[in-house]
Amino acid sequence: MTVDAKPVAELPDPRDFGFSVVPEEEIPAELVSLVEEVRSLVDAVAHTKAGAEELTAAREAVAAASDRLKGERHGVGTMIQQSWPDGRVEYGTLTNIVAGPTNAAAPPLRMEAAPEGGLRGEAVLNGTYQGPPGLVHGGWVAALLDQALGSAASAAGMPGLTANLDVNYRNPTPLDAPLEITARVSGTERRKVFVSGEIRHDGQVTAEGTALMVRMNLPGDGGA
Ligand SMILES: CCCCCCCC/C=C\CCCCCCCC(=O)SCCNC(=O)CCNC(=O)[C@H](O)C(C)(C)COP(=O)(O)OP(=O)(O)OC[C@H]1O[C@@H](n2cnc3c(N)ncnc32)[C@H](O)[C@@H]1OP(=O)(O)O
Repeated sequence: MTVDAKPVAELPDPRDFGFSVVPEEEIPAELVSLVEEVRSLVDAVAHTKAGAEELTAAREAVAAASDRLKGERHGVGTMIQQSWPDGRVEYGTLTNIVAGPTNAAAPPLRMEAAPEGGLRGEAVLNGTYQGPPGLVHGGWVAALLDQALGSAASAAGMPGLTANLDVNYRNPTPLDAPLEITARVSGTERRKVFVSGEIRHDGQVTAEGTALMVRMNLPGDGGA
């Protein structure tokens, strides 16, 4: 495959495009632990057998908590800047549904540079990501892959949008079990970035995906 795309040496700074950016280290530890608590709340609500009295009390407590948080908000599109030990700086959206650190609905997935190249991450999806009994919903399997594949393109200096995603479900993906997600760039052609990746449990591939990411058209690209 031709390799003639132009990886940007340094990722574009979203601030230059009018986006707000929050450096990850500025997210209060209290918010991180609140997000974790809300994740277990969602799981508790989804599975509870509590009676009417308990449910009413819980609803009032949750409503009171929501009221406390109805102050100033980050705008939609706010980005997060993450700095990795290898010096790499990466941008993502703060509330990304798969990886957003402040999104309690995100598992979340974090991808780091893998020794063999590309990226590697781990995630455990609880019963709120359920499709078939005891298994991760296929749409979420695809979402994990989409995110991992997009991150691999971005980490290689070629952030873009998914134009095509192809997923093969090889084995059931279990809930409440450690999953390993791997992804890498397999080739480029003009603005097209070809990526591939896998989800594994206990070393066995449960799903594999390939995607075409179309690299963002940045100033200075000459439209190529
Ligand atoms: C501002 C600073 C920001 C800083 C950095 C931030 C980085 C992000 C950070 C961290 C990574 C996060 C990771 C995220 C992961 C999740 C990803 C998602 O969920 S993405 C949401 C779902 N996807 C969409 O909503 C796309 C909707 N589609 C489109 O917008 C367009 O169709 C787009 C951009 C994909 C292409 O449009 P065109 O106008 O730019 O480009 P054209 O000329 O059409 O295509 C370019 C080449 O690609 C081929 N192409 C396009 N679509 C194709 C398709 N579906 N199948 C095959 N080829 C396709 C074309 O044939 C062309 O190829 P030829 O160079 O001529 O050979």
